[in-house]
Amino acid sequence: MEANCSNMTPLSSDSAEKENTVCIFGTGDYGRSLGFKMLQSGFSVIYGSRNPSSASLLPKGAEVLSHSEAARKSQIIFVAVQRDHYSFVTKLSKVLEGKILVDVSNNLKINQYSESNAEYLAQLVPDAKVVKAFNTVSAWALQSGTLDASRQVFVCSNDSKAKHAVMDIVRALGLIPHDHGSLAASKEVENYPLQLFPTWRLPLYICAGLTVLIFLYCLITDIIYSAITEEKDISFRIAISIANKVFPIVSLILLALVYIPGVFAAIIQLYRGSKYKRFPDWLDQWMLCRKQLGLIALSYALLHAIYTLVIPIRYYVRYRINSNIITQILKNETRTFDNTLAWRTDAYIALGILGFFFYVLLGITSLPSVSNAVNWREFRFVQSKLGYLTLVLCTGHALIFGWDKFLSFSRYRWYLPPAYTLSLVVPCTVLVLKLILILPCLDRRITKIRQGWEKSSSAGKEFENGDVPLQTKM
Ligand SMILES: NC(=O)C1=CN([C@@H]2O[C@H](COP(=O)(O)OP(=O)(O)OC[C@H]3O[C@@H](n4cnc5c(N)ncnc54)[C@H](OP(=O)(O)O)[C@@H]3O)[C@@H](O)[C@H]2O)C=CC1
Ligand SMILES: [Cu+2]
Repeated sequence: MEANCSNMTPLSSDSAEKENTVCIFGTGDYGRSLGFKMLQSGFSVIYGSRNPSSASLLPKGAEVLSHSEAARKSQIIFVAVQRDHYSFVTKLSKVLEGKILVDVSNNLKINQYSESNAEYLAQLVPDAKVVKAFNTVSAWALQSGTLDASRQVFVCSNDSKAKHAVMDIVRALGLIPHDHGSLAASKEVENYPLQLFPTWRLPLYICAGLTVLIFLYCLITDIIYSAITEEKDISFRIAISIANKVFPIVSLILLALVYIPGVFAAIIQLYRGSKYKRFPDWLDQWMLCRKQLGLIALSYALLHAIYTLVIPIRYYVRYRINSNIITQILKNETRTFDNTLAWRTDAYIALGILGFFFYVLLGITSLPSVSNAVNWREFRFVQSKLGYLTLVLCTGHALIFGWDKFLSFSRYRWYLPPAYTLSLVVPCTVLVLKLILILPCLDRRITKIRQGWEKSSSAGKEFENGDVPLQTKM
């Protein structure tokens, strides 16, 4: 069928109706949902079933016939049957000759079979034109119409006309087709819905690892230390005090981890004197998960803000304030106002608020709807310049919070430095390296390299842009 289905409306004439007819093999969950959506979009639907007389719960207006009768009535046939049952199509090979067979199937595991389901179907009926599509859209989404998260339909086939006919149907259903090339790509398309947050895996592992490590560190230096050396049980601090140490520390480290790969990339390019060479794989991987790292860092910063807001209503804090006042009354003394301390606490809170504000701004600008509304330069400005500003503000917040505590040896428990110092190592390293890299002499060189300039290592000759056609990765 070469009819353009993109502006499908229910047609009245017989021939047009035939062109507008699709066949669906299988009256299961998916077949029914797909048929329902097709009928809604103005197609005529004919089901092919093993038992046409006993098929039930089918959408109103659909016809049910045997497989071969149904296949005869349409040029496009959707196979909404599990792969294990595909063998029934071999008996229909005559009637399926030259027809478009759409494979919508999914598997239970990644790489479950040696060949993809669509390639298997193509082997069973070599004279049909097999197209892989729709496997990323669930039956529930088709039926309920809540297609926001899964509007994208990956389509691939060895027959270009067949592929475009299916892509037209995809559009007619209000979905977005993505051409994924030939049927060789069908394995990838079939694996896609089975992947669980693929780009989030590494950032989540890093975040979980850091959270556990910092939590254990705080547990040892606060609670276990007090229990053993002072015989004091302060385990209640786990719920809020320790949590409110872990979240900001991990958040700041993760934020710094977003900016390290850019610094490493600049150092590597400076060293090689070229941008036309691939970065090591680990650096590529790291660069690809910067957005996810940043969003996790933001969520931890948000938790830190919420935990900080509840401090005044904590029983422990109110008890401490009251007992301090009573002690002063009993001793008949008044503590003098410490101007430096007032400045320090206000400055640290102010930096925290500003840092959090820019953190949120960064998060918002990384949303596709917002980043699509700005051009590439604006996006780079926000993510890089404002990103570094956020890092500076948050590092300043932690530095002023800690002040000179790291100098006082009494705060080292079992020779372990106070927890806040852990949050500063990576951000300070990134900021120092960045400061070095923006020195005019280095900055000029990096800018030149990124514009295509190259230092030839062999003869010490310098090539201009375009002289050496190598792979570009950034
Ligand atoms: N459910 C979902 O959300 C999604 C499903 N898919 C894919 O759609 C396909 C169908 O899934 P679903 O509808 O959930 O599965 P079901 O098991 O609900 O239905 C499959 C249908 O296949 C037919 N069938 C069963 N056994 C045979 C057989 N031996 N020979 C011929 N036909 C048979 C039956 O229809 P009849 O009795 O009329 O012959 C049955 O209703 C699968 O490949 C699945 O991976 C893809 C994306 C999402
Ligand atoms: Cu803070």
